[in-house]
Order: sequence, then structure tokens, then C-alpha cells
Amino acid sequence: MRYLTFALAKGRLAKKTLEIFEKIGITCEEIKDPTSRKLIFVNEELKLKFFLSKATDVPTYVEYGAADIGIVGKDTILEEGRKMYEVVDLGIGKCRMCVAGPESARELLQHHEQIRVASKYPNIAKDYFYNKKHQTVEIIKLNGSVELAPIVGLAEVIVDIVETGATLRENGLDVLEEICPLSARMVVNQVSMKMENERITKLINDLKSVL
Ligand SMILES: Nc1ncnc2c1ncn2[C@@H]1O[C@H](COP(=O)(O)OP(=O)(O)OP(=O)(O)O)[C@@H](O)[C@H]1O
Ligand SMILES: O=P(O)(O)OC[C@H]1O[C@H](OP(=O)(O)OP(=O)(O)O)[C@H](O)[C@@H]1O
Repeated sequence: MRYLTFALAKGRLAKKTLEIFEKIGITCEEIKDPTSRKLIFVNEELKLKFFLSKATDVPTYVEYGAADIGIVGKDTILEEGRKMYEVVDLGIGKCRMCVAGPESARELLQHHEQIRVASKYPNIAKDYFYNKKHQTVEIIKLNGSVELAPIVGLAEVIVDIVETGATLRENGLDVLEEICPLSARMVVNQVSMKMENERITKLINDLKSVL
């Protein structure tokens, strides 16, 4: 039997993902050691390998087959646009993709003004403004702390993840429009789905039974 390889998004989804796997008898104690610099972990008994990568790289590993399976947020799936199958909604990492900004930007949105939109998700922002709203905007790619952009005058609005709304609130910003709900998904390489169908189907069914 060959190894099935999992790419997990490191960061806030990792712990909850491992908790779900534990519920279906898939354990990997070593991966939980926060002091370790090791990148890849093996469960010899179940013939499984796990690695933690930057969330945005998970779809890349899965599309190329370097990982058979990935666990990653829907935001990253939409942004990266990789070829792979999305098979299970794990129901963790729930949040919303939103357009946010100061209340004063609401009018600019309504009047379809040519505004600047800052985001870690330029493709999602582009798709939303160009294809769904038919509004021409300038998109500025940032890599984090996006809420800063409207405060310091880099952009009128942002496209970003909102969970509790605390980050927006504490910075005097509001949700102006909702783009879509988000949560973590299991994704599968298209060839692996055929070659390892039995094992992967069992995994999907096991996961669905504990969610
Ligand atoms: N506030 C949040 N609430 C719920 N889920 C979130 C929240 N922020 C991010 N997520 C989900 O968790 C995933 C990973 O986010 P995380 O913050 O761990 O990494 P990141 O910000 O993409 O990476 P990095 O911090 O390395 O730049 C996101 O892609 C998203 O699906
Ligand atoms: O609605 P809230 O509960 O406040 O959560 C939303 C915040 O969480 C994420 O940021 P993250 O902590 O990943 O930092 P980043 O902005 O540097 O990516 C997201 O980008 C928001 O800033």
C-alpha cells in the first residue's frame, strides 16, 4: 500500500483539523509538538504522511499531486483557482468574505465610483467587483493587516475575512457588503481520487459521519 499524503494549512486551522482526524482514528502525535521544526510526519500503521504548509500553498501541492489530500479554507480555494476536487466541508474556520470600510465608503460603492480596494485576495476581489457587480475598481494586493488600508488612505475599502467583527469594530470600520460564507474544506488531487478511490471515499465517509 502506498502512502496517502495530506497537506494541512498551518496556522489557525491546523489544531481543529487534527482534532477532527483524531475522531476518525487518524492520529499524528508528533505533528502537535509546537517546538518541532520538522515539516513532515508519518503514521506508519495507516500508511499516511502529513505536512504543514503555508495555507495559500496547499492548493498548489494538491493540484500537482505532491499531496493527495489538502485541508484549506474556502477563501484560499477561491483565490488560488487550482484544479482539484473539493469534497467535504469540515465546518471549521467559519467566517465571511466581505467588503468593509468606513461608513462613508458606502456611498462610493452605491454610486459605482472608481475606488481602490485593498485585499490579500485580489482574485476574489476582482471576481466580485468585475463579474458580479460590473464595477471598475483598482485592486491593491496586500499581505496582511488589511484593515490598515482605509485608515491610512491607501484604499477606500477592503475585501477581507470577517469572523467576530472585532478587528473591524476596533478600527472604526464596518461590513459594507457580504461576498460569501467561508469554512475549511477537504480537497483531493484529481488523479489520486481515481487511483486511491476506495481509501479516499472511506475517509470522506468517515469524516462526514463525525461532522
Ligand atoms: N478570523 C478568522 N476566523 C475564522 N477563520 C479564519 C479567520 N481568519 C482566517 N481564517 C481561516 O483560516 C485560514 C488560515 O488563516 P491563518 O490566519 O491561519 O493564516 P493566514 O493569515 O492565511 O496566513 P499567515 O498568517 O501565515 O499569513 C484562512 O485561509 C481562513 O480560511
Ligand atoms: O472578525 P475578526 O474575528 O476580528 O477576524 C477577522 C480578522 O482575522 C483575520 O486576520 P488574521 O488574524 O489572520 O491576520 P492578518 O490580517 O494579518 O491576515 C482577518 O484577515 C481579519 O483581520
